[in-house]
Amino acid sequence: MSIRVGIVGISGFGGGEALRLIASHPSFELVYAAGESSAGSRLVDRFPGVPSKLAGLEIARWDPEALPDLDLLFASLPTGASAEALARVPEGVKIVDIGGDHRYVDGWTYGLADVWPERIRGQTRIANPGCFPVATLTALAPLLVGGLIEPGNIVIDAKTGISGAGRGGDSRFGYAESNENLQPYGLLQHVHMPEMATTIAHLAGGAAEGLVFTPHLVPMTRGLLVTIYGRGTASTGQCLEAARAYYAERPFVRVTERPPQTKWASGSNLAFVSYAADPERDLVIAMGVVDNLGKGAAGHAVQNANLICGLPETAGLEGAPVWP
Ligand SMILES: NC(=O)C1=CN([C@@H]2O[C@H](COP(=O)(O)OP(=O)(O)OC[C@H]3O[C@@H](n4cnc5c(N)ncnc54)[C@H](OP(=O)(O)O)[C@@H]3O)[C@@H](O)[C@H]2O)C=CC1
Ligand SMILES: CC(=O)N[C@@H](CCC(=O)OP(=O)(O)O)C(=O)O
Repeated sequence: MSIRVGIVGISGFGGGEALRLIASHPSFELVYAAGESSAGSRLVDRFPGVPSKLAGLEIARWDPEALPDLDLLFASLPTGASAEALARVPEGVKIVDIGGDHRYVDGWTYGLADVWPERIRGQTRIANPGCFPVATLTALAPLLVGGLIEPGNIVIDAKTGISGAGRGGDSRFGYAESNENLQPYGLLQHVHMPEMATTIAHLAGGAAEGLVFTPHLVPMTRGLLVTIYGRGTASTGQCLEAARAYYAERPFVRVTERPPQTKWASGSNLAFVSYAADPERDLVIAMGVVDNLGKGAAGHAVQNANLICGLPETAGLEGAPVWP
């Protein structure tokens, strides 16, 4: 039996990637698409390559009180634009919110699916983690849980593709200003810091004091790499071994000896993690790679949806990454 699915924010990068994944999902049937300025157009007008069974579906003006019969709703709205409206969605409709309005909010489960799938199964309101937090926390979790890195004074240096900013935004995300250019942004106050600090403290059992996080825009469409520096006396081998054991049963996390590259994850729901450590310098380096639109957004959202719908976690997510 198919699960009736809707996507609000379907014309955006996150919503469009959710559409791509849902179109070939074995159990999901897309019956509702919504937005604001795109309302009234058909999916084929926005996505000329959409499978023909979905081509004629018309994008509705987003109205949580005018939903068709739905089992599951993916919300991919700008952060700040979803909380009020999603509170009006009927309780019987499960929601995965890809945006940032419900992370560590009462009544919502923080959907860090590769780390705590058991907390997600059986829930009906899931807040997808931000793209930088998911790469960071997936790399750090085995070390934090195993006491191989201190939760304090962690420094995260991150690089993201331009699609991380969505389709809108100011000119620094346009071709002329982003091509052949590197830009740090969000220094000391990026919105992802609270969810990273909360989760680090939770996993380690100690506060993430002194957390530093600096993202950089790099001239590529998709992909996100975090390089994380922390204190600890474990060796590289011990870090790798801890991660292999931690993720042994998890389908989407790949532990590699080579430093991971963004292309490895492109178009997939995979996360790659690796480590380098120098016990004599009390230094541990953790690295994490995801596709910001895959594990960083829509792929992770589908994984969370599979968990709350009681489906195999990998349903619709088994395609190999795009290479090159
Ligand atoms: N891009 C990424 O890599 C990631 C994004 N996210 C988060 O996902 C969310 C979506 O991001 P992204 O897809 O990149 O953003 P985009 O700017 O690409 O898309 C935003 C979407 O929201 C819709 N929208 C905006 N305002 C309204 C409204 N009032 N009512 C209905 N629809 C509205 C737009 O519809 P229309 O065109 O019809 O106006 C559009 O479809 C954000 O919260 C973002 O932070 C999270 C992780 C990664
Ligand atoms: C390049 C760029 O701007 N990236 C976004 C990350 C997108 C994301 O994960 O957003 P939410 O937390 O709002 O869901 C940023 O730094 O805010």
